Amino acid sequence: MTVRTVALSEERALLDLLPPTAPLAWVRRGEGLVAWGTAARLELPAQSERCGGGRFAAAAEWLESLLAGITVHDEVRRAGSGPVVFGSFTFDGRDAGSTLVLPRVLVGRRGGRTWLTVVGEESDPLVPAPPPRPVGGLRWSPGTVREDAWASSVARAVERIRGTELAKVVLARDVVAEATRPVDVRTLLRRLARGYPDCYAYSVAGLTGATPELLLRRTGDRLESLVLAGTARRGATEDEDTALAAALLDSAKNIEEHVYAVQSLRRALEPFCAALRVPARPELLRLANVQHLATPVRATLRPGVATLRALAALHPTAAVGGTPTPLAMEVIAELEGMRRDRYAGPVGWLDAHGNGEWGIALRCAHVDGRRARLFAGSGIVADSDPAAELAETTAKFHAMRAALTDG
Ligand SMILES: C=C(O[C@@H]1C=C(C(=O)O)C=C[C@H]1O)C(=O)O
Repeated sequence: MTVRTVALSEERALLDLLPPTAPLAWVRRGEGLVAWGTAARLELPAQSERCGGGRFAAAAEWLESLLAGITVHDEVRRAGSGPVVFGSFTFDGRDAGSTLVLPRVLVGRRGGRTWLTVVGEESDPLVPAPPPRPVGGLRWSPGTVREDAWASSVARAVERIRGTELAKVVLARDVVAEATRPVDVRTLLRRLARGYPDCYAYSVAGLTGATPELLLRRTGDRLESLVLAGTARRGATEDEDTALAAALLDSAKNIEEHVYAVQSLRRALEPFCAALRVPARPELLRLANVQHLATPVRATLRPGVATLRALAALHPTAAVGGTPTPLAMEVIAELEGMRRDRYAGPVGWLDAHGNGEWGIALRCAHVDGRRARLFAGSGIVADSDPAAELAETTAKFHAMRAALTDG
């Protein structure tokens, strides 16, 4: 197999280049990668363990043998040029469906430079795509767990936190939308990119969303991550918004949730890193629907550490699992009452040199034909109130709900 990357003079927005079928995307503020077609694909079966590196190690093995059979001609030589795979891993290793895709055609843009990567021979890789279709009529139905039952699970989680060494657990729920015709993922991506410019708009094998949470960006030996945990809604007026932000930055409950997430990331990264910089205090990240406590982390990776190995060590952070992780994973399996599949798992891309960007798959839906299954969760600690946590998940659903709504 031959992979060629060339510089491209192309002015159109990346998302406007995507064809309707199985688009792949990782885009923020007009930069990133879009891709389509399948040159190679891996879909993993269920593994035996909940946590642990099984699916990441299996993916690394597949990727290594794939890359060994590829001849690369790369004129661009930067992160994201040459062969690139998109990936999306299940939250729980015992769920099947972790997927890696080597697309046939990819367009990347960074720092104003654009490039085209093609696998094999494509006579006309950039054929004009038909415009994205509106979603049309939708029928909403409750998800796997009804709202009142979910709130009761939150109450049980709070009891568990008060009675055991469990300190934090993230519980999630789903809702389902059914359209009258297949949903055009490109429509969702455009709306998400417009409404959530600080987030990464992504789609991999139908899992589509806009995540604010960067699990890991690797460029050479430099690592970056943005830890989020602790959430408030946006205010209806500027005064209310400022008051909610001030209360969030001052909230012992939210800071506790946040500290667990930062600690879990730090613990996971430390063995792989030469220099880890973590600010002492979180900052505020404001999105259209919610505001979060955010901690940007930087580190230098030790030589020889594979990106998928670092990802395996990082996932699940306490932003989507809990503290301590193994106990939180048990409580999620016991109380949540649904399968997360790829929601809250790592989603992103990786090149042949180990450069890549991986987010946590949040604010998303799994789009499969006419059906979209939306997910949202929230971190539960000792002081959590079930009604407030339910409202928080409703606010988080808003990103995908709005993306699915025409007009
Ligand atoms: C679990 C989600 O979000 C995570 C949980 C947060 C919280 O509990 O405050 C905040 C950001 C994310 O780390 C989600 O969006 O589904």
